[in-house]
Amino acid sequence: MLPIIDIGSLDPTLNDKEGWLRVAKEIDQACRTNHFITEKRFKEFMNATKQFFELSTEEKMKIYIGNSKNHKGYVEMQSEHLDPTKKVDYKEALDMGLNYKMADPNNPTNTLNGPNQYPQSLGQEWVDVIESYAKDVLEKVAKRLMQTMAYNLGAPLDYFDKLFNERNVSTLRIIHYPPRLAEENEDEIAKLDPSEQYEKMDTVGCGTHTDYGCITLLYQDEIGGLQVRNTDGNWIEATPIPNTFVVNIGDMMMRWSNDLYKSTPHRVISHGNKDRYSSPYFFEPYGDAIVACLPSCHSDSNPIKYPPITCNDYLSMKFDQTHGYRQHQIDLEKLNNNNNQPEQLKQ
Ligand SMILES: O=C(O)CCC(=O)C(=O)O
Ligand SMILES: [Fe+2]
Repeated sequence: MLPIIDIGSLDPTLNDKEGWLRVAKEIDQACRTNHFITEKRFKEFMNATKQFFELSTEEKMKIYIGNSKNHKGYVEMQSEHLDPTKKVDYKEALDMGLNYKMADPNNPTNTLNGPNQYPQSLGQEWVDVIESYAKDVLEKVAKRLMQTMAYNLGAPLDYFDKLFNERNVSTLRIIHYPPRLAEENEDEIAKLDPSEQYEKMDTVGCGTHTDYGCITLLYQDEIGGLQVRNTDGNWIEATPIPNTFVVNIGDMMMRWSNDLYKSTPHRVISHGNKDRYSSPYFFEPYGDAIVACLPSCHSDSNPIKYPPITCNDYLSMKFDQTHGYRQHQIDLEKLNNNNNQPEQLKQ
């Protein structure tokens, strides 16, 4: 089981330096939030999540992500593909941003900052539940965790706070995993332990991947199925614990810290006959923020491992690789460019 770090008891002032460093070092664990997010808020949020996925496909497709210029909206069943050695992920999702402040819509460095698409039929009350949860988790939990990491990395305490300004492109996602499809050798698979099951399956809920941003706070219902690879390289089950987030380190944090923090591989096996709901919240800075190795994280004997890249470029590259609708747009663009070429240059 993932050990729990109890950030509820963390002294908000820097008097408790040891406590801050302990949290910063153990951060890729489960994280109990105690009094930061109330049980009531978690319950309301999970009810709203289920309510959305109970809508008809027709209703959900009204807010299809492929209709958004900024990667916001409904990700239909079997349209994201995280592990190329498996079939497409057996899940559906809704991606939402914070809607704090819109960037210039014509600025190509900020293509991920834009209006959400909310399900009209669920009304403003639904939106209010989602937005209150989003704001609470960012302000109360994520920022505190990022401050401990900045402290641990020798950066100014507010280093990440500044990057997570009102134009940040963090994504709150809700996911539904229907019961898994039976595999050809289902009986044999059912006897294996979960980490061996993944290897033998063709279709999984969510393929092995690392998240792309700074950190992810992942909330899950009581069903289970999430596996996380620990720093020793072993896959362990992230057994659900009420009112607790699983914290995953993302690729940008790995780039900022020059591998001091390594992004956490994880994956999901769907349940045999139950629906599972979860909600990762990916914390990403504003679009044109440069993700570059922190000055305190490199030296002559520890050279910089990753070139600087903007948050927008990094995320767009990852979304292009994994989302069916973007692949489709890229193919269409190629086709159009090809059709506009002189006859002898056409491929
Ligand atoms: O559903 C989960 O527990 C994990 C989801 C996930 O890892 C993701 O969407 O990046
Ligand atoms: Fe993930």
